[in-house]
Amino acid sequence: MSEPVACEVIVLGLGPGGQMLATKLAEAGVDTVGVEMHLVGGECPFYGCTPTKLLIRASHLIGAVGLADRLAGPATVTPEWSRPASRVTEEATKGWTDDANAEAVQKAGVRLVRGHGRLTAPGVVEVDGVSYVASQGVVLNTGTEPLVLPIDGLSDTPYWTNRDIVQVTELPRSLAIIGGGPIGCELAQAISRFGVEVTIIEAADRLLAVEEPETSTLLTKIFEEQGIAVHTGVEISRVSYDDGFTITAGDLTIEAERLLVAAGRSNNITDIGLDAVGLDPEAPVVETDERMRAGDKLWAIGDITGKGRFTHVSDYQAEVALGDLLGEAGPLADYRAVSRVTFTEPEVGSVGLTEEQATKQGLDVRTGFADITESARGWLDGAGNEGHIKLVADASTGLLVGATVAGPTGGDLIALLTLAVHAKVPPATVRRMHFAFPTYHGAVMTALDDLGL
Ligand SMILES: Cc1cc2nc3c(=O)[nH]c(=O)nc-3n(C[C@H](O)[C@H](O)[C@H](O)COP(=O)(O)OP(=O)(O)OC[C@H]3O[C@@H](n4cnc5c(N)ncnc54)[C@H](O)[C@@H]3O)c2cc1C
Ligand SMILES: NC(=O)c1ccc[n+]([C@@H]2O[C@H](COP(=O)([O-])OP(=O)(O)OC[C@H]3O[C@@H](n4cnc5c(N)ncnc54)[C@H](O)[C@@H]3O)[C@@H](O)[C@H]2O)c1
Repeated sequence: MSEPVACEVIVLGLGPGGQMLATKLAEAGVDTVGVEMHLVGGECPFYGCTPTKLLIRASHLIGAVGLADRLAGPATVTPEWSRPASRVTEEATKGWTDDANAEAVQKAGVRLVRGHGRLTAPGVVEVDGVSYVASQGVVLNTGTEPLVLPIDGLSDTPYWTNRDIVQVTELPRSLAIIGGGPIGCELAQAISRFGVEVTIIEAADRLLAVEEPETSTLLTKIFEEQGIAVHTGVEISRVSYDDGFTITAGDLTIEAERLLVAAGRSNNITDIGLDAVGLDPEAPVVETDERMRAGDKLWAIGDITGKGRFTHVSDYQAEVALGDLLGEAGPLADYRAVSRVTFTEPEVGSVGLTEEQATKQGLDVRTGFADITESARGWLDGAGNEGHIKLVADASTGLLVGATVAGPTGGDLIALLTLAVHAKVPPATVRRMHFAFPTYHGAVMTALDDLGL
């Protein structure tokens, strides 16, 4: 065993939040060790947000040509997967190498250690037989892996996860997708627009099951109109592979050249030595307080905290932990107004609680609804205008607790309502602001009128 290495803070796992935190700590003069076993930057830039959004950008342009054809004049596009695929390889991931990120953290002063790290005591992480001892403590940011489903036969097949599909240079003729969550829905639409026959198989009774039911209904209708087959409420009994995939669920048999499993994530917390610091490695998440503290000399940020598996949550929590590690009074973590966007067309932006979640929390729920299609801008735009706004308020406080905007620019439009939830702006105050005409955000007025608070 080599001599222990002393430092002030260890960041274990350099996902988006860990990379940002380690960098800012080092820039603030804290002696920081960052431990990463794969790529500095984590899932988002290499296998998640960035590559998928590049593919989606190209697919949206294919969708726009269809709209132009209907509204402006004959327009055609010949989709070529090689174009977005090469942007992913060359521009976004540099062939799945992290030299730029590694150089940036080291330039900031972080001591980068490559390898699998494991807690061995409070403030101590072991990597390849070397102990790193942090006087202040360890921040966990170990993220997730694609969930491995225990479906009969599946593990014997060459199925894809998100990490494979973003590296594909040639598309199959047909693709089955297990999971109709954000990954399944975003990739289903993107890939279908490149001419692939896509089938989604979802266990829940609707797509995007954590969103409002009206949104799931709209998305399903539009997907089916676009030629994507959607099967919901399906319990898969077996998957087999023989020069193609066969997925069996009761009387339903689906055949496809390739299979993507996008059925959720599992947290990387079972093999990081949580038991050495008195925590349960089998717990579903690492529990944290409002300063991201998770135990003695221990902090945790990102997906493993269970507060929303999004890059912006990981980054937000990094700033909270940074404040605490630098001895500042705040900020303190507040999750009332976590926003999220699924980058399908219609784009689904939402914030805070859905009607069902608010009801389950025992709130005095009041909702407001507006059909974007019937708004001035929706009518003007015509084709491609489908969508809605749904507001959820707590009538006892008169404040918004959640909102959904599904439709054109839904992911940006939700910012207006995120601010209202975050800053507790009364709906009547929002209603009295100036709404430019004719914008999609003008439809927020109609939803507020319907809410009536
Ligand atoms: C296909 C896809 C699309 C997505 N799209 C979006 C999107 O559009 N917007 C959005 O906000 N979010 C999106 N996400 C979610 C987003 O990628 C994650 O929330 C984000 O990466 C934050 O994760 P994290 O900080 O917890 O760590 P991760 O990004 O998971 O990184 C954790 C890091 O820790 C390392 N590590 C793990 N264990 C150890 C160990 N023991 N020792 C050393 N290193 C270790 C890993 O190698 C990894 O680099 C998407 C995810 C996927 C899969
Ligand atoms: N735009 C974004 O912000 C974005 C995009 C993609 C992913 N993400 C993040 O990545 C995470 C993972 O995404 P995801 O879509 O894999 O996970 P998810 O957990 O959100 O959705 C997975 C879906 O798979 C279904 N499923 C699970 N087991 C199944 C089975 N045996 N058969 C059929 N369906 C099954 C679930 O019912 C669920 O609807 C999400 O939590 C999300 O926060 C975010």
